[in-house]
Amino acid sequence: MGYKKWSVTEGDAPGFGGVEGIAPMVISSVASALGAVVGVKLLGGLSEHARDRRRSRPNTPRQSVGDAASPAGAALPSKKPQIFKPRRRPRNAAHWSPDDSTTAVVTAAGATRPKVQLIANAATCAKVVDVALAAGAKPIMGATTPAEASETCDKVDATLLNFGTPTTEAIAAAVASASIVVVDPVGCGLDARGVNVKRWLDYRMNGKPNTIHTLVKGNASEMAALMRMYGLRNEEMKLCDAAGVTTSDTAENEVASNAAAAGRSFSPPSSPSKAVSKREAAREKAIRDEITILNCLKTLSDATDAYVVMTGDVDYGVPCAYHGDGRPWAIRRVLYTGSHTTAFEDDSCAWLREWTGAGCCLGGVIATFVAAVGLRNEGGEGDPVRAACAWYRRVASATQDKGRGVDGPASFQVAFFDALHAASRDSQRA
Ligand SMILES: Nc1ncnc2c1ncn2[C@@H]1O[C@H](COP(=O)(O)OP(=O)(O)O)[C@@H](O)[C@H]1O
Ligand SMILES: Cc1ncsc1CCOP(=O)(O)O
Repeated sequence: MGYKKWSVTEGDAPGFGGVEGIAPMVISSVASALGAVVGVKLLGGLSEHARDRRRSRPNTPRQSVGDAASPAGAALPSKKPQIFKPRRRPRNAAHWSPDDSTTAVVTAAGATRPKVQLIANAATCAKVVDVALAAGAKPIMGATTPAEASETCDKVDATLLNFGTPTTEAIAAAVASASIVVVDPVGCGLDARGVNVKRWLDYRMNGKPNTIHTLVKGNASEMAALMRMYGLRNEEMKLCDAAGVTTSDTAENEVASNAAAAGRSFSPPSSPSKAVSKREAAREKAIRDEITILNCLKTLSDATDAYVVMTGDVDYGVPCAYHGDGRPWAIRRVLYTGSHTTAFEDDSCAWLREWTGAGCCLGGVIATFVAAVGLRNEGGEGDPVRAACAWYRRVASATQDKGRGVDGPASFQVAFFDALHAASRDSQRA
């Protein structure tokens, strides 16, 4: 890869300009000017899970899979990935403006109605197809056999490959030569499945022409598991520590989290100066953790030659140099303070953690947006992957805030699907 790791300085913090908020750029600069405090509980629940797993098996040797350069899986095709004609723009691609790349990508997806093959898992496939549809895709779920999956690859703009249920193994092999694949390595923490995922990624990477593009999207545990599979133990440990640390457990931060979860604002602290310095410390640490995480993901991106996205309380993206503008990003919480007021801007949505499939559905949106404008984005106008993550959480947050009869995970999903559909249609009309 032609680009280097980042140095750990705030000015260079790769995600720092990447705040996506309710009014992202404005909030970002206001927050910086007023002394922003980055959200303090990074990837809490997910990484807790990962840490619990590690604690429960402290002496278990970490197994690294052997060289899978020659795929042992009989199901993988013996041929090298075939060379696809590069497509600068998918058919009927709408022009997208550099001014608001998220809106522009959403608009492009609705206008082009890209065809997306969704190889989903049994637990969440119905939700994924509906969310992809709402995001603008013409989804195709027809891949019931490897032959069908392979044939469908040639007819679609992108394929989503979710490893969530073992029935996908033979089908996964059948799409190993597809031009754009968004991989969701659900369950790769299981050694058996992790070996399959790695073998698939290795096959895809080895000798691939530069018209083939892979994106790997997962939560913190899945990314850590993949690092283990690749023998990146150092990165795995660093990622777990950085993603799992609760930078502060102060009551105030608890209030902030709870208020965000309930969609309320919270009261200013009684002693602003003390609180500000605490926040400064939390902010510094959060930035250091963020850079650690991005560097770990960069190592994984180099190992897989894939665009790597880690989702959770904060979403992180590390493109290859030839994807989008090649810039890593993070979409995270922002707290900011000014004189004696404290405000809390947050695109997080606690309801996203309360039902199965929030991550799988995001995979459907990423695949749709990438299918619409291309992962390579040769024009360099914006990044469809980042746009997908930003849009998804922005709509989720708005659904929660507006309290459209949301009483629990089931009613949230109904309101959220409606809101995604409406947001996509709105951007068509704008
Ligand atoms: N703790 C959290 N707080 C707010 N939003 C979250 C949290 N965890 C995940 N999300 C959001 O939910 C979406 C799905 O991510 P994630 O939950 O990590 O996937 P998965 O379901 O695969 O574990 C992401 O867009 C992320 O923004
Ligand atoms: C629980 C489960 N088991 C196999 S696939 C699956 C769904 C995972 O969904 P998500 O990662 O989006 O929560």
